[in-house]
Amino acid sequence: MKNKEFKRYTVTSALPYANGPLHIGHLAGCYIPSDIYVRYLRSLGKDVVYVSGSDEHGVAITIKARKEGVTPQEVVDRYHTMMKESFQEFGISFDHYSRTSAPIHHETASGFFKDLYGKGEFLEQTTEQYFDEEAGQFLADRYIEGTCPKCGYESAYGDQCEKCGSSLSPTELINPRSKLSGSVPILKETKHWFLDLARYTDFLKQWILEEHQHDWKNNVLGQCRSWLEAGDGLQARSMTRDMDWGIPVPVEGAEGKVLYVWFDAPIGYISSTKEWAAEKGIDWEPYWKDEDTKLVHFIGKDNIVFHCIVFPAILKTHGGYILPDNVPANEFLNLEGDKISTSRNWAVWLHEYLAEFPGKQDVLRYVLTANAPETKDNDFTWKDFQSRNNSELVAILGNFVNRAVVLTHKYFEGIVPEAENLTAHDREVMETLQGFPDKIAASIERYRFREALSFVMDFCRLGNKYLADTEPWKVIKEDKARTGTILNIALNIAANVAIVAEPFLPFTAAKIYEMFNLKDLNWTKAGDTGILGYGHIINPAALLFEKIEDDVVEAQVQKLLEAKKKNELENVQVAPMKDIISFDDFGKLDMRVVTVLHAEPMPKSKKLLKLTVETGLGKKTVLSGIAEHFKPEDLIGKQVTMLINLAPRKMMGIDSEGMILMAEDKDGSLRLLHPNQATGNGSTIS
Ligand SMILES: Nc1ncnc2c1ncn2[C@@H]1O[C@H](COP(=O)(O)OP(=O)(O)OP(=O)(O)O)[C@@H](O)[C@H]1O
Ligand SMILES: [Zn+2]
Repeated sequence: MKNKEFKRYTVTSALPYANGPLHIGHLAGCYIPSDIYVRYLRSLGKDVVYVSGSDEHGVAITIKARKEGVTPQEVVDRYHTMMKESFQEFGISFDHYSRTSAPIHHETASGFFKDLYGKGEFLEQTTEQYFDEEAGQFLADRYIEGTCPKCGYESAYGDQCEKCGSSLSPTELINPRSKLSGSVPILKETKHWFLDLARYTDFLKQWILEEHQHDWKNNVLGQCRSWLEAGDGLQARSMTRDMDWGIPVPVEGAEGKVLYVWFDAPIGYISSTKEWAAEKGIDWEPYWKDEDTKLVHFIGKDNIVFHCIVFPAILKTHGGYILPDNVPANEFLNLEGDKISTSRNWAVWLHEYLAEFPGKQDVLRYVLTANAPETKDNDFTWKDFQSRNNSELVAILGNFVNRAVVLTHKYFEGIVPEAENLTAHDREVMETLQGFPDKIAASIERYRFREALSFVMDFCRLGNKYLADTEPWKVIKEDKARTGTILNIALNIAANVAIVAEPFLPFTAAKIYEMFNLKDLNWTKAGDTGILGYGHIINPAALLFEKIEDDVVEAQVQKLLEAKKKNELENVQVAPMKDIISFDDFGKLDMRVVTVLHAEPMPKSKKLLKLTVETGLGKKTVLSGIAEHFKPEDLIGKQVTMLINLAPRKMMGIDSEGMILMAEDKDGSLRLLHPNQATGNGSTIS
């Protein structure tokens, strides 16, 4: 790919969907990588705008609102506010964070639709869509559920199977059912406007598979290739939906229809830029229309088709807009071996992390970058989080900076000593130092943030090794000047580390600058071995990272296990009703209130307790399989309920003369049934 010089940068990060809070998958997928990239660009002094916003339309939001019994507006207001605040606290440095309910967005997205409509770009088609007769509504996308025709997953959505990732059309689903009423939908005719993607195949193939074959990531090219080279070609996609939540379709005869959420969402990047520019009083257009602008979209892999195929086709047809120079999509992050899921509450939530790990934004930023799913799906585990904090951030980065600062205070009262009479070793280390920033920059520019971060850590290792090799704590005993030289070099390595670490660990970099009394350092200074000159005063060492103990991560794992258990419970079905019986059948059961007189474990049995009960008609012996649930002493003296006319059954040589009645919970736990007041033994139950 041509190494073109760009005048300015427009960087976008996927619009998070406003139906739930942010989780670590979102962060690792696109928000951290984009933030690293823009922080690096700004540090180089580039003209960059970094935009995103909440995606507030679509079926998943109306479904959520319906489930909670609130309006869709309440749902999006709640999550928009929450996401915006979490991003800010986490240091995701958007220049502007908007929302797709903003008037400017409605206007912009409508404008795009009208423009394409005017050009005759849409295929107007009347097709049969599923309609829920009970709810009186067409069932767009996720309003319909059924069995995936590709993998057999039973809860696939009308537009996509979450299990195998196939994109589907509702009519492909086997056994479709409505999410609104659970009923089987009928097919009914409705008119929609389709983007005929096949028309763009040649242009897309040329642009992506030829022009960008060397600079786009393999996972992105691979997905594009599978779309573009599919046997039946690119299918026309409907850009409208039968719904009342969203941007009304701005053409006659489209009442009751809105724009498809994936038509309007990417246009949200443009609307967000417009809002930003208006606030600053500058022109937004160069950021989207000038060939000298580099446009980069950061997303997760499920958004590739919309950013590489659909949105470029829309921009191209509209005309006058630039296309993305790159779409460095990440694969997916999993959590402790399972797919992250908002609906199953299987996630580490950003707002909870921020509350539970105050001041530790950089630890999560570090772990999610070091383990980013850049080329394949990856797994987040709390164990790995702990060990990367303790053995990398604390032991390597924190330890190095701390030693340089503490020793400078100990031997030189916090005044940067002079570097003089450099040895060959010193020069070698300085040369290595000078080479680091470019190496890190080259990785960042190729969107290899993991690799870039590993070089930052190598840089810290260089500092640690330099101190270990030169041993200033020993040299001080005979040569103060030499000790000064060593510390000067170490401090300058640390200052450089702060510059190159800033895009990744902005909170830590700020602490180091503060310790060093440095302001406005940026990448153009990186590689300079004299940032901290002789006589400069530094502040006392501040804590950069602290050890994370076992109990802290164990508590997090426990929290996840509880979420899993709760899910399992929710998924367990209540036993279905048995066949209808007659009153006579019921009348045959003789159930009574009885008192437990005596209870003891049965020898050689884990499950059985031997109970003696007073039935009002005399004593009976019952063997009950409840030893794992109750201790004998919990039962003695209690009134319980019993079926007394069950045919006796011999177990382990003893006749059991009835059955104690129990309620069995979904998780298999047992509860005794007691009368709500003391009752005479032998009282009948009917
Ligand atoms: N587990 C994940 N790993 C990597 N990227 C992810 C993950 N989950 C979501 N993303 C990305 O985050 C961005 C915003 O996601 P979006 O709000 O659309 O969430 P989503 O896919 O609906 O997630 P969820 O269903 O978990 O709420 C998208 O680009 C998406 O690809
Ligand atoms: Zn499937």
